[in-house]
Amino acid sequence: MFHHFRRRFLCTAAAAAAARGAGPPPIRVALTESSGRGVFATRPIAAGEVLHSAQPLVSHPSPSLLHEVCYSCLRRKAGSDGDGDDSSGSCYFCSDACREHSQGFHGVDKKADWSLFDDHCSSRGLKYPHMAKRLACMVISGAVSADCLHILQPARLHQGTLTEMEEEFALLDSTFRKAGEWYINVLARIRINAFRIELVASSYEDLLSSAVASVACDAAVGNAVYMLPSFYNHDCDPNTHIVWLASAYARLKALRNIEEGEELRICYIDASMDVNARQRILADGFGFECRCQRCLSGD
Ligand SMILES: C[S@@+](CC[C@H](N)C(=O)[O-])C[C@H]1O[C@@H](n2cnc3c(N)ncnc32)[C@H](O)[C@@H]1O
Repeated sequence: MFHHFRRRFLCTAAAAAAARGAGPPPIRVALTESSGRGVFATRPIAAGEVLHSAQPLVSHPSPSLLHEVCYSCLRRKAGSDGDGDDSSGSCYFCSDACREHSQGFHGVDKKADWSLFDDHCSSRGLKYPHMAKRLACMVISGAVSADCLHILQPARLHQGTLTEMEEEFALLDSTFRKAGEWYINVLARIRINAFRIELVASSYEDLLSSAVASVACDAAVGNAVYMLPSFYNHDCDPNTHIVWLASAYARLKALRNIEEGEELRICYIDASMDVNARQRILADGFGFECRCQRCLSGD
């Protein structure tokens, strides 16, 4: 009883401290017993508390939304706001800050003829190569170093996937005239760590259009890779989730009260599926056999 009261008090105090923006995020990255590195709570955390936020390392709008979603932060264009279109009409910027932030790599992007690469991706419905292409432009412009994703875990790749990636790299290579294994290494990291970004509707109109979008087309505004959020392992009954409000700026939130030392886990997939479907998607898409409590109990 006292323990319960003390935990509630600590959670409330911690939530108040977090709301004041006091102190570093209450998390640390450490080795788990069976899932590589993971994220752990360094103090009790209250349900609903925002643990930390994160800016993407690299992001890209969904190809069909290049004129609707900001090239840099993935914010959706407001109904009447058409001023941010790039002069060549190839993309949209929501603000001068986003345009300035992207100036260097957008310049590199614009100089190359991406038609073959883009056609290849659109005919196969590929999204992640666009992020590798964005990263290549960022590296060339000097915005990031070529090994900036190196610390993230790469996906286990099948021979078929490798062959597909080599095909894509040939197109990227012929565009940039640069050789190397860089593309495959980068894409392997993007595959395992990318988030599909669905913005939370912020108005009634947004709510209506997203309801339509979820039927008519992809509800995601784009994809992004982050540093710290990439260390969160998966759980089919997660205690943490990642949310986006109006842009790719992410917030990690506790879904329930969490004890100090507990591992923080998010759900990578639609958790409403049955155990066999979840196991299949996690094995095929992410290359691991989920050993979370829910899967182990067969639920
Ligand atoms: C986004 S990374 C998470 C961080 C990763 N553990 C690391 O060391 O960088 C995803 C990888 O973590 C491991 N992983 C995540 N959740 C898991 C789970 N529930 N069971 C087993 N392995 C898991 C898998 O190797 C998966 O490919």
